[in-house]
Amino acid sequence: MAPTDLDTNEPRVVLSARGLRRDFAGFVAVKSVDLDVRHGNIHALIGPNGAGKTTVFNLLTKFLAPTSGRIELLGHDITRMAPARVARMGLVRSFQISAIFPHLSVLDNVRVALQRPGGLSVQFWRSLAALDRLTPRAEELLRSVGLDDARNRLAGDLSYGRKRVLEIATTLALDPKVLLLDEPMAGMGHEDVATVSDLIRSVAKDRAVLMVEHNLTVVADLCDWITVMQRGEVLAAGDYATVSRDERVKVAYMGTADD
Ligand SMILES: Nc1ncnc2c1ncn2[C@@H]1O[C@H](COP(=O)(O)OP(=O)(O)OP(=O)(O)O)[C@@H](O)[C@H]1O
Repeated sequence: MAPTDLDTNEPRVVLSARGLRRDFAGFVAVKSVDLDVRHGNIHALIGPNGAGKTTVFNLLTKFLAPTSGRIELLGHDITRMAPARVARMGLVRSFQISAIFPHLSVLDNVRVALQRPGGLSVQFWRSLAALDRLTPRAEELLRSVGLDDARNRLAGDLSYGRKRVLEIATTLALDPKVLLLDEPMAGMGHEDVATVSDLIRSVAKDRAVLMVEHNLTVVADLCDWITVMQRGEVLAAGDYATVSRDERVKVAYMGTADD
């Protein structure tokens, strides 16, 4: 009998893809991708530009339909499911900073997030006053991410790193089982990277995190498992020590020793 997760001490797989493929007008952007994301793990998707990372994210979150292959979330086949339903089931993608409303306070940004049904629409017709009952939960969330001191500031006035923290807090409002982060450290200085790394570490204790990240120092420091993509395919997978020793990965990133 084939081994199953029950036979191992590994944390359970919460998100998996098998044979994932996406064609764009004859061009194969993603091909035969297999991926297992485990509860409690921080999993990185890395690879050179154009490797297919964003396309995989779009396929997993159902923003793109796969040409073929299968995706399972918490044991359910979500391959043909609508994005809002997948979000309600616990697969939540953090968009870039633009997901924040700059003219609302930090607290109101989280309160608005808390009343989103599937994480994808905002019911502006509800007055902010009607959101009062969400204040205690919003304050608790802000405390957990270290933004409680900024609760009354306009979100647009926060530093770049703290905007990112707020943006992650708004996705945590949906209590995701799997959180997908698209380049969470993009454009950040050292201090902000440390803050956001600590936050990702703490949120991953209770869920899985899958992130696309170009900063390999961050990946080495933060991630339990790394999937390396190149030209639409998985080139290597494993912990950082394993993939960084892989000759194919070295060539993909740095060219051959003779280059
Ligand atoms: N909508 C589309 N139509 C046609 N080709 C596409 C489309 N989306 C992506 N591609 C192509 O698919 C390939 C993979 O792109 P993708 O954006 O997934 O790569 P990536 O690894 O995220 O790259 P980067 O690190 O530069 O963001 C690229 O060659 C890209 O040009």
